[in-house]
Amino acid sequence: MSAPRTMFEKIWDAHVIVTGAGGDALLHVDRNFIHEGSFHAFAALQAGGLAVRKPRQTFAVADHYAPTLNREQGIAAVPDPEMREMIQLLDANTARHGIRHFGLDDPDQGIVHVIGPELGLTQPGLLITCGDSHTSTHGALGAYAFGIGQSQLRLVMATQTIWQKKPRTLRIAVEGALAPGVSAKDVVLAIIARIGTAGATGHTIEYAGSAIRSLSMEGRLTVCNMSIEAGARAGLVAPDDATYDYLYGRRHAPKGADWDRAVAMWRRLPSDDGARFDREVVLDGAAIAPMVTWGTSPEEAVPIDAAVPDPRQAPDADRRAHMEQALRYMDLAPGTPVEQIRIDRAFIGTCTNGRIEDLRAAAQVLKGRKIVIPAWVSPGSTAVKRQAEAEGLDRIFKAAGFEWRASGCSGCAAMNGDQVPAGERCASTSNRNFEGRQGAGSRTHLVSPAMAAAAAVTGRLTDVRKLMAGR
Ligand SMILES: CC(C)[C@H](C(=O)O)[C@@H](O)C(=O)O
Ligand code: SF4
Repeated sequence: MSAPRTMFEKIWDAHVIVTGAGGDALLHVDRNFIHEGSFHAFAALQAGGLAVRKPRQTFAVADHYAPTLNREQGIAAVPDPEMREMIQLLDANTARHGIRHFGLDDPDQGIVHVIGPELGLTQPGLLITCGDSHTSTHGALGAYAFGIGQSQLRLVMATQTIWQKKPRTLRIAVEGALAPGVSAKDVVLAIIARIGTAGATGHTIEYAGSAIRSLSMEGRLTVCNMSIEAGARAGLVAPDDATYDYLYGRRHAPKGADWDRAVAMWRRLPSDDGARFDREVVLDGAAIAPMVTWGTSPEEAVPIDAAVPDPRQAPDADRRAHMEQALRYMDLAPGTPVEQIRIDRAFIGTCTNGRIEDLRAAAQVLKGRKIVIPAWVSPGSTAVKRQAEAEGLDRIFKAAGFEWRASGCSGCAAMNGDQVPAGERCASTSNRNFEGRQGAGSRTHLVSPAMAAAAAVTGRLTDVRKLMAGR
């Protein structure tokens, strides 16, 4: 009998074409996703006179520059000529190379990491690349998915392969039942607060434990999405019945006898009993509270009922310096109860928290309430937007005072112009909070969708459990 293997090792082994002298492996790429950022790679392909080797294994979508207002006007809705050019370049490059492209007015358009799973393109056991750091999201279905740079993207498009150094393995087990009001976003913020933004550097994470198992696919996607914020190469959850139920019947999922064969194969993917991980971390899921970031790094997160920490208690000089700078930028004083922090704006969406369950969770908080600050929703995909409208969620958001916009990355990186004005604090369901992330001078507090809704209702960071008590 062969030695027990982790899920990651099984997928890795199945994709190795050859191992080089230095130990790096040449891997076969099953699927490659691209967005507007791919223009460098296309230009380099062009310059080298190269074709896309397997155009049908690459899928493109316009998301980062997608306008979220006046979308019915198509490209004319893009306010800025440079942004317009980014979208048009993707249209032209994908047309030239025969790549399936979900353009601005495609009914399947959305954020790349939302539509991959949604269309059934993301499947267990696949090796998936995308020129985007949050490609780790797709690992929620048991795929080995990681972000690549533009020069690697050029090579993937030219050869459908990629050279990689084998990462180490880290198992993060979250055990126990999550408390009411605590979501996948809180779990992953708690993980990053615990291990740090460099805590998983050089590793592929496998998320396990009863709290992870009991998450929906949407929740698992949220957790895997932020693996990169802990420094990991990728993050995976073993496929199980929840995965198969989610995938069944999706457009690109296998059908008929192929489906049965695929599921039989997928059932062999989970890590074997006795498989060894290079490191293991265990968290108590029951102890996790709704989390918020107070600083400018995703690890600068605390439970909503805590206070802003004091840099004098930092474990070392580097951390202390970072905390001091973060407090200056965020205009916060140590010791301030987090629930006293006033918020100017709220944003719900992104590849972290723009899926249907996220919108349902926020709408549940907003039902029958009015918000006191400007706020907007940009659904993670056009399909999520349609589904939300079919369920009447858009009416709840609008009645509460939210703007209901079209799908794209929107205020996450604010590349489409959906910025948070300088000096304002935004309760945001995105995944990054560094200085200027949502626009120059913007201040980001990362939270779950329910917590973003709660902040919009009260105008300050608020423990959503209090708003939901008795509901
Ligand atoms: C623009 C893109 C390459 C970038 C990424 O790689 O992550 C973006 O999606 C982000 O979240 O900052
Ligand atoms: S939603 Fe944000 S994190 Fe996700 S791909 Fe877009 S910019 Fe990157």
